[in-house]
Amino acid sequence: MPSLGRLHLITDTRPGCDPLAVLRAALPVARAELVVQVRVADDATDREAYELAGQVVALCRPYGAACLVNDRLHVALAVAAAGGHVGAEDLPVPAARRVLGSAAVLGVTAREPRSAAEAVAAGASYLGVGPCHATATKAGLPDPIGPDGVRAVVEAVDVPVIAIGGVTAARVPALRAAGAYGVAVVGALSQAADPARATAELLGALTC
Ligand SMILES: Cc1ncc(COP(=O)(O)OP(=O)(O)O)c(N)n1
Ligand SMILES: Cc1ncsc1CCOP(=O)(O)O
Ligand SMILES: [Mg+2]
Repeated sequence: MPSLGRLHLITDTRPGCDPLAVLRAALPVARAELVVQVRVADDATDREAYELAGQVVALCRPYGAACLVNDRLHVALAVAAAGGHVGAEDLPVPAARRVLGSAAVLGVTAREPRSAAEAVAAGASYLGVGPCHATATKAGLPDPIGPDGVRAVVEAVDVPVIAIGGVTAARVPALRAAGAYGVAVVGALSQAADPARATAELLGALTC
């Protein structure tokens, strides 16, 4: 598996958002440090997910950025994405690994050390750990775990930990100090007045 990028941009497909415009701004700045996770609304059709993911794969290719698909692994396969991301309501990790194959990137959501270690044993390439901080982007999440919760997971596994939930550039140093390899963001880029500049700020915080 090629080395994983440290800045994960999750597409914001809520009404009024333009995920491809955000991606076009972020790609020339972050290049191969960018991982784009295509995440569509639950009520989006597979056709909509496929068309968005195909556009993302094409945009990422010249920059060496990776595209992953959230939840819908058949879409990941259909567009030849680098892999996918699953959580508790998606395919179990061993099944997801079987679907994607041994060479693909498989991200798995984890909140605490025990399930994190189980996910890695079952085939996770990296873990998405959070919510680290409060977020309005996704409803129904449990309480934030903070940098200490991230550290507990980092100490239990030997794969990259990607911190997610309310991540801003200002919060990156504490997450890195807790051992996070990288971060995943929705709002920090999709709600930014200047997504290229916000990308540079996140990247600077991740790589200093
Ligand atoms: C990097 C990363 N971490 C966690 C998640 C959350 O996945 P999941 O728990 O399956 O929730 P949904 O995103 O599917 O609503 C993620 N997508 N990416
Ligand atoms: C999908 C998801 N899972 C945990 S937090 C989250 C959303 C993160 O969005 P934001 O970066 O805007 O807080
Ligand atoms: Mg999911």
